[in-house]
Amino acid sequence: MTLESGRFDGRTYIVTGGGSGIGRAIAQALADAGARVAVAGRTAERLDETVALIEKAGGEALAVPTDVRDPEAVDALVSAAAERFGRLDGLVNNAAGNFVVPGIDLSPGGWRAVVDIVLNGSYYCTRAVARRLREQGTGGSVLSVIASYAWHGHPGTVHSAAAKAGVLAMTRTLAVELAPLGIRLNCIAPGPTETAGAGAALWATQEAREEVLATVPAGRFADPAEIANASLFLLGDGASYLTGECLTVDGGQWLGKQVYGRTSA
Ligand SMILES: CCCCCCCCCCC/C=C/C(=O)SCCNC(=O)CCNC(=O)[C@H](O)C(C)(C)COP(=O)(O)OP(=O)(O)OC[C@H]1O[C@@H](n2cnc3c(N)ncnc32)[C@H](O)[C@@H]1OP(=O)(O)O
Ligand SMILES: NC(=O)C1=CN([C@@H]2O[C@H](COP(=O)(O)OP(=O)(O)OC[C@H]3O[C@@H](n4cnc5c(N)ncnc54)[C@H](OP(=O)(O)O)[C@@H]3O)[C@@H](O)[C@H]2O)C=CC1
Repeated sequence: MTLESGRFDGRTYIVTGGGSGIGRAIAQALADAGARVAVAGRTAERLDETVALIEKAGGEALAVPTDVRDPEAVDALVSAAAERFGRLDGLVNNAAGNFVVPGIDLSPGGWRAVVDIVLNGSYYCTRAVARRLREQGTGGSVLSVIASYAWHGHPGTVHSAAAKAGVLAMTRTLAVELAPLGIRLNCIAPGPTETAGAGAALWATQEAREEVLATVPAGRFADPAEIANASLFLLGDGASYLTGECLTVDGGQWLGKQVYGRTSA
């Protein structure tokens, strides 16, 4: 049960990367709060698992296997969700790819893979959903999951940091363009969050995990449900005048990077 329980009754959202981690948690939280959810990702089995979890809890969901790098597949995703549920109310751009590599050693293919998923995929999804909302004349809301290194950068993540920064710029630009249509766009920047995907991509060894943990003033990783709760606030009517913003939910991680190294008074 979430703080937003019942506030999404009759609404429909698409969640990309909804087959795992944070995306699954957001999809489940939306469904718990009354929304119908279409989950998209490349792996059908993971999407089916999310749908089964939501249905078991009494909710309604649809799995639409989709590679967000393909704009035609994204258009088909939006049509499938609108056809099944009759309308759309918003989108969560959560799909991502990541791996740690020094920028100087990254191949053009590696750069393209991450930028295509994170930046191009978020744009294709946002464009397709915004067109549908304009057609419906209903307004709606789009949330993109980024990371604080979009503004402070981080060694080893040049592809992802650049792509997430692009998503933030896209959000701010379209927030202004689409405000007259009643469409709000915001970002959320989670700190280190306990998911299998991020664990494998970013802190695959115990040593790396401890290094990351040492940077978090709150002293722990986030639970995906904590990111989902904040996401529902941004997607829902409680944030009805909030657009073009980014909410950082990171246990103080990025503020904790003090120049002189002190983490306590
Ligand atoms: C040191 C960092 C610590 C940071 C601590 C802060 C923590 C908080 C902030 C965290 C923010 C963000 C977190 C996340 O995004 S977590 C999400 C992680 N989840 C995933 O990555 C799942 C999906 N991932 C994938 O599908 C793949 O990893 C991939 C992105 C590679 C895409 O898959 P695809 O099948 O399309 O790609 P290919 O395998 O064909 O590879 C494409 C090119 O990429 C090159 N590549 C792939 N892996 C690596 C690697 N490990 N190192 C270098 N290069 C790699 C590959 O060679 C291909 O390029 P070429 O064609 O040129 O060979
Ligand atoms: N966990 C963390 O510490 C943090 C995560 N984030 C962000 O949170 C979001 C979720 O990450 P997290 O849950 O940790 O990791 P996951 O690896 O679990 O999530 C990534 C999801 O994206 C999907 N995906 C990847 N490529 C594509 C594609 N081409 N088309 C469609 N879907 C795709 C994956 O499914 P499939 O492979 O089946 O396609 C997977 O479900 C990401 O945007 C990430 O950058 C931000 C800050 C911190």
